[in-house]
Amino acid sequence: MKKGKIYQSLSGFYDVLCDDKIYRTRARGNFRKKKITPIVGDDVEFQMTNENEGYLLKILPRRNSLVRPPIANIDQALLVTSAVEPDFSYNLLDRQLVSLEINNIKPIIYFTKLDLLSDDKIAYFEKIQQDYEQIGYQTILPGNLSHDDLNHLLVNLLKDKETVFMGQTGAGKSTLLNTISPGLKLQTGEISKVLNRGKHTTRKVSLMEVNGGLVADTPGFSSYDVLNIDAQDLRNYFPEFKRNANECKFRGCVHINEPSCKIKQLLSSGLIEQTRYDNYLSLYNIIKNRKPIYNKK
Ligand SMILES: Nc1nc2c(ncn2[C@@H]2O[C@H](COP(=O)(O)OP(=O)(O)OP(=O)(O)O)[C@@H](O)[C@H]2O)c(=O)[nH]1
Ligand SMILES: [Zn+2]
Repeated sequence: MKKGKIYQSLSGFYDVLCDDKIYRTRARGNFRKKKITPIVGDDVEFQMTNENEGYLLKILPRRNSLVRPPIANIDQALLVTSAVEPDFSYNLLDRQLVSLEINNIKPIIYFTKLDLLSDDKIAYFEKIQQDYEQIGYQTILPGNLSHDDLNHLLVNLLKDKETVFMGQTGAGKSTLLNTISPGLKLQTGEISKVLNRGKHTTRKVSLMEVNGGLVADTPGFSSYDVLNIDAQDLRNYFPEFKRNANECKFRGCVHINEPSCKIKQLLSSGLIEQTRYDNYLSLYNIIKNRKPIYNKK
């Protein structure tokens, strides 16, 4: 029996890295019976039947996992967020942040394509950056850093971590990875060649070694992760709401219609951003109004 980590999954095969070697495995029927689907990032136990083929015995407990993109045991997510082409969306960013907060994965917001903007528009993004820093999120606006500082930052950021690169199609995930690690030669707009196993469709997620850590480039998403929480718990995934909620009059305050709500006071004095509050309300209503099937895990 060997232990390793799933690097990629492709047509029913799972490529597992163990002692610097890749082993091709399959999942046995007992996984299907138990409705367990192995995903990239899973730590597994496996056995080889011959040199070329083996099977998975067990998936070790996951620290966390995401559905879109399907990946497990992640330390942090780099949210590649473009200013234009595709246009910046507060709603999309907040939705991604909530999804990561629910899964207990640290987000880092990385802005791209500011080089395509005029100076007044750049100021607008500097304000966005400040707002999210204020909430407590790490943000990176590459144009404000020297080449060396940016490199240094990215090396330290990825080292010894498992990082997932997320963002809309065309936001610049592969371009950024190529900048960090030119040896990868990722085709922009197309998911990578990893471990020389040939071409994959952009539907695939796979892990690569970059700067002493593991990175997953992921396809741009076309639909959202279902937020698997109750509406009244959403407030806990907006950090600036959570840390002030003990000053609301009511303990269970969801910051909508309750009197003496600290969050609404902070909103009117401009200390909580209107866009954050609006996105909170819209997500709250989506969760509240969805079909009961999604209500509980
Ligand atoms: N001007 C400018 N162009 C960029 C920047 N980052 C990416 N691009 C361009 O944007 C396009 C899309 O970039 P990709 O790296 O393929 O985007 P992606 O996020 O990997 O897209 P998918 O793989 O489809 O999810 C390419 O033509 C890049 O050259 C940037 O910071 N500035
Ligand atoms: Zn409140």
